[in-house]
Amino acid sequence: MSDASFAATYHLGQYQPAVEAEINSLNSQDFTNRFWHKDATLWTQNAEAQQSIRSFMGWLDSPEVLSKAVADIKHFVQEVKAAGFQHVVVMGMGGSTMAPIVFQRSFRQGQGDLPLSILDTTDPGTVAELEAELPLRHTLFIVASKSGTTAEPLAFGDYFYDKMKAIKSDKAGENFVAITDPGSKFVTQATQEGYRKIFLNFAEVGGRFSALTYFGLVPAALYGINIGALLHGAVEMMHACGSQGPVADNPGLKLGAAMGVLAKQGRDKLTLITPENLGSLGLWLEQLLAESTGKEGKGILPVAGEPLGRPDEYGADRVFVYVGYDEFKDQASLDKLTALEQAGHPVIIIRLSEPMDLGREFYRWEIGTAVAGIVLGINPFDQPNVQAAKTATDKLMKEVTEKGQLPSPGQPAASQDGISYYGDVTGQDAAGVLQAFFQQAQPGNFMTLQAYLHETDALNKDLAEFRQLVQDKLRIATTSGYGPRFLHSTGQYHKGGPNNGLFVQFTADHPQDLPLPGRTYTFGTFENAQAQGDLQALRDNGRRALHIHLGPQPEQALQTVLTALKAALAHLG
Ligand SMILES: O=P(O)(O)OC[C@H]1O[C@H](O)[C@H](O)[C@@H](O)[C@@H]1O
Repeated sequence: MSDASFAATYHLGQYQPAVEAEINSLNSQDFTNRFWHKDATLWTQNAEAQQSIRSFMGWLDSPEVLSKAVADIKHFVQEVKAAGFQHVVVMGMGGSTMAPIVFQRSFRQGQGDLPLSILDTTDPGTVAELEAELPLRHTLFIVASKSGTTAEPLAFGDYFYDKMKAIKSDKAGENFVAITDPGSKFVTQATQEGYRKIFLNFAEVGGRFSALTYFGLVPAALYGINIGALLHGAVEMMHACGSQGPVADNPGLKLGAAMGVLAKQGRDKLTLITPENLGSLGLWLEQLLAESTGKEGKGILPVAGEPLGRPDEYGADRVFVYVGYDEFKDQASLDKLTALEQAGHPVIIIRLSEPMDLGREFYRWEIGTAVAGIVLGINPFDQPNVQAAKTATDKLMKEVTEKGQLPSPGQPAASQDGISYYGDVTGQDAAGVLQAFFQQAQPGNFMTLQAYLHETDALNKDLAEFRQLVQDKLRIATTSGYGPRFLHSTGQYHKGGPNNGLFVQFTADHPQDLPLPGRTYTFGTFENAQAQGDLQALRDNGRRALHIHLGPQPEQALQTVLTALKAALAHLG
């Protein structure tokens, strides 16, 4: 199947008839018309769920609605530059920061435009590093939270507002902007604190579908991206998907039907391959797909950042999706994909001409995800299991307030070289515990690394090696994410998707902790509580989880863990 006008080709082999049958079946049920009329019976027959689905479909029109706001956003950018700002920091979690991350990493910053940083972690080392790099007085802080109740962005906002007060006293608010839903509690706080501007988004858009609303567009415009052109591509994709009436070929329907049918047939690990300059798209797609589909024991697991291998390195649980640029041939990857296709793995290829096409692609994937939800029979717009980790964390934070510290994680299964291993498995030493943990892997399983650490190149390299070692030996899919970012993204799938995962959580000491204004705890304690809360939620959901506390020097300690892992895997048959 090819999709010439929208640069996608589908090589589905034996799965093609089933995907075509699904598309025909949906079309015979008047899919396009019903979809654009927000007919929630496409997803569920439950009246309450239908109501909720309808109230989250505002994103369908967002490219057209926001096209009308482009002039205002551009005017705001001019005002900010004229006021002498030199740097922009977007602070938020999940859907409120994923699109800005992709924009910042995929577009080159234009001359005269403002550098953009994103803060989406409570890790005190990362916060301190960012703070040290900023020209504080000339930095514009955007607190982005749809609900206005998410703990992290509120903490980031309070932390930097406090710093700004020390510099500009009652003029601190000049350096702050809010993006939030109308009526959120945060509107009151931002107003009281004299924020320079409050962008009220429209409420019928879930976080992960908000890339083409103020959440993505305001940071993009400040960074110098032509948001009019970005939205134009998205509007073209809207039309191609039938927003103005029947279409012969609907690119979003095709993608969604393929993802849904393949997942139902066991190909539920969507392995995303990108050239390096598009790698961050994986972060955005992870949230969109995992949080939308990973529930009720079902779901599509996005696998980003795995190097592409030979056909015999994979089980029959993969679909490979290549997203790359026309001009950059990337022949090595394409050759490998041809080999994978010849070996019977489904392969989808999507090509962009330039980063501006991301507007079009965000929209295609949003429609595709909503359609995959229909095929899988789930509500793609809720995230029922994210709350579990938040509730557990809140309970732990209450304990911190009352007792001054977090509860002890209990007795480690092994302690070696200053590193502690906590889990339900036993072993004589670190390698023994790791061996017992990975012995549990079955075909079709996946492993996820959850790193509550200060991201560095060295850690990224070692986490990648950890994944490679496990994939090579066990032939299972591997993913990796930094906490607490992933809690607002893949965290839903981890607890709500199929119980196929092996979770390895990393934490470390916080030699450089930072106090939080108005709270009895520090950033470091908050991060620890989030790790402990999620571990609790994983275990409550019967997930297999191993917690490794790396101590004061995580980079060195992870090297030691890798040595133990090699020994452990060598003992596995
Ligand atoms: O934008 P906010 O309301 O602060 O929400 C940020 C994130 O929080 C939650 O964890 C949701 O699971 C995400 O979908 C959302 O993007």
